[in-house]
Amino acid sequence: PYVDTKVILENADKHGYGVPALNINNLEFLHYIIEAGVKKNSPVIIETSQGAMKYAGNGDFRKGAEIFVKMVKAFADEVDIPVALHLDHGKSFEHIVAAIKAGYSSVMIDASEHPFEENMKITKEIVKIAHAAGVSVEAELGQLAGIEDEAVAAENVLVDPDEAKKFVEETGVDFLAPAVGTSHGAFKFKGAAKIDYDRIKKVKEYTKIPLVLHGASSVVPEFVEIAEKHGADFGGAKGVPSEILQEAVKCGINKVNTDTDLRIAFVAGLREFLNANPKEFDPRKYFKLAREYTIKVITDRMDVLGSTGKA
Ligand SMILES: O=C(COP(=O)(O)O)NO
Ligand SMILES: [Ca+2]
Ligand code: NA
Ligand SMILES: [Zn+2]
Repeated sequence: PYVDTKVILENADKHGYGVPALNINNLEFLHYIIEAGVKKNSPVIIETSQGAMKYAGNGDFRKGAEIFVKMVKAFADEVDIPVALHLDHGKSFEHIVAAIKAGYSSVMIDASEHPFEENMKITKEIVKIAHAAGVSVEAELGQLAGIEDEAVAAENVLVDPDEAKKFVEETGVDFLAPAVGTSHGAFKFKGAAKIDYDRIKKVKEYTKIPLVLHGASSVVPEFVEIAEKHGADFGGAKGVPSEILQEAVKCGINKVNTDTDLRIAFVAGLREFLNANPKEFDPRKYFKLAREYTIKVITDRMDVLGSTGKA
């Protein structure tokens, strides 16, 4: 069934596990996520960026939002696992309202590049509107270096747990994404992978709400190698290892945003298959390995995060 993200995350918070929040831009990835969730009996949070809404609507983000809600509901109505649809990194008022109007389960207002007071003011306004429509809200404190759809943050600004306490009390936001050292994309760390567990623990203690880890892809070496064997060049790619994710969940993370891992698994399978089958042009055939690898990276993540068997 199609559910509110809050239902999924409050259960995860109560029982101390993480739920993968998986980004899509098209039907194939949605298909694979649903298959993985059914296979593992795991709840799934589907999420789309503002750019994905525009892509699905062929330039019209309002149309894209409507299309994504219909697509996700079509699958959600056919399976027994809870499925939610979330707007990831909502920055523009119009995109956030379009998602609410279309029927998204939840929206993120990412105003984290603004000063604290401004972030709080903007977030409060979105919470008022979204809650009036029965939609839950995620916000972000601190900054992740790297690309965030449209905005590029210069460097990591780690969350201040005292600010987080005030922020959640004042805004009434349902979930919080504290910046704790991760970043988006495939090149997350120059040296060893490391995130600030102490900050996660403090933010959890002070806010007592479900927490979100952004930039949480592991950049799985197995799939990076396959892709590179078949012509990709991902030199220097490095992500968040599973054991760090598991520690982060223990410290209070409940929603684990994953986009890059799906992209790498898919393109590894696609490259490998196309290289080996020059005569093939049936998409049900040439997406076979891409499908297999993408489902694998998701089902492995459900096992790592502990959402397996929790549907
Ligand atoms: O935070 C993410 C995804 O991060 P990754 O690039 O690590 O998949 N989406 O909001
Ligand atoms: Ca941000
Ligand atoms: Na998000
Ligand atoms: Zn993110």
